[in-house]
Amino acid sequence: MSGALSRRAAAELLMLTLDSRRTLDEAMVRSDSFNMLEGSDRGFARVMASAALRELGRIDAALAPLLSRPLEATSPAIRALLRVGAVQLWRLETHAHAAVSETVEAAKDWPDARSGGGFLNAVLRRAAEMPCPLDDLPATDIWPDWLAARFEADLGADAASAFATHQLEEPPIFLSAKTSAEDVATATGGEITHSGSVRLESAMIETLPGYEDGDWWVQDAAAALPARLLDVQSGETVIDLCAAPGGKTLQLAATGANVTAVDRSKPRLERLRENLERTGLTADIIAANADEWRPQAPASKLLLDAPCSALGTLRRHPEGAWIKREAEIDRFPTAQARLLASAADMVSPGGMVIYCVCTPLKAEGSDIVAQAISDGLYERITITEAEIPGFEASLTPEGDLLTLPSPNAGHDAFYIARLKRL
Ligand SMILES: C[S@@+](CC[C@H](N)C(=O)[O-])C[C@H]1O[C@@H](n2cnc3c(N)ncnc32)[C@H](O)[C@@H]1O
Repeated sequence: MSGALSRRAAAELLMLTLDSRRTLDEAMVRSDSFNMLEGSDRGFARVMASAALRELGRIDAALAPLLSRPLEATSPAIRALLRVGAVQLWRLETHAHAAVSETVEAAKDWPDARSGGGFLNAVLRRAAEMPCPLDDLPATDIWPDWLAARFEADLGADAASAFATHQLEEPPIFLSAKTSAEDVATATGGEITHSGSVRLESAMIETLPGYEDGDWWVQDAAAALPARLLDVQSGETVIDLCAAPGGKTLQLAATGANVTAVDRSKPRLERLRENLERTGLTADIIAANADEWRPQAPASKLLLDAPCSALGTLRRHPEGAWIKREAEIDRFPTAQARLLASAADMVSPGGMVIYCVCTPLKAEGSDIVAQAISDGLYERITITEAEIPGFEASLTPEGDLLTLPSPNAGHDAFYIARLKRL
């Protein structure tokens, strides 16, 4: 019986993400079926949902020829159960009999799905008889067509395909150390990367040594680069603009600098406050719209981690490819350009600004910086190979960074530029 319940929970997680456009983390909090489960059933439900989201476009494309009507024309519950069944059969190596029978059983006990049980059974039986079709489809098919086209246009076909291939792997965990990466690596059993982060292949974060004491925080290896490139010294005044939940604030505060962390989201600032408390670090926290807020005196350094489509983090949050709409993504550049212009009002002439976004789309990265430079606000301070051990291949011809993941480097895709206020 618990087998059917875990399939139903996985299907409910898919409905909450894909139909209600919530993140998988939010879905796990909200799903009643999922929250009734414990132990391995709960773990398996999460694995099914996240594996289906990781490869959704390919699963849907492979299901299409088996269906008598388009997948979108099926009811949400049946659609979700088809995906849950297919990912078990084609990716998770679940025993075929269990994958089909437990998924069909889930439909029988679920009023929203009951009437489609016969259809589900027929499709999954056919899916069980065929070899896994997923790897025969292009890697970029994992995304909606419009998104694959955007990545191909901006990155080129080969890099877009490599980016998709990396999304298929579970990401590692990276930690940033408050003081000593060596000590954190020893305590957690992690490995120090060339760029100074501590890498673990998997872990229960809150049970790792040093969590309670605030010796480290979770931060992607590429996300740790912008604060390092600002090269802040103890006692220096620095503004962290768009700071919450504070990964970069912690890095800046750990140098001994006087950090002002600005964000307009009070709930996210609350998380920043908790992160500072856990690590014993300090910063001035300001809840304000950065388009309007200005410091009493200009700072010499500023980090702007602008709001963005976050498409560089799809490996960690694959559902992002499906819950974001193209029109929403197209609204970011206007806000990003405004924030980079506002940043120019907050630093003194000659001051340094880091602009970064966790997306590889040019419209949110290099285009924003190119415009601000041509508007006469900034000039570029090129980043050098010596400053970015492990990320040398990410240097762009202009001297910015675009950290596309490469084999065995499980980091996010960030765009980072370093600028001088004119
Ligand atoms: C990419 S996140 C920042 C992540 C953060 N720097 C870190 O390292 O943890 C972008 C942030 O920008 C904030 N934001 C968006 N528009 C803003 C604005 N006009 N003024 C201030 N904050 C803004 C959002 O609330 C969000 O917390």
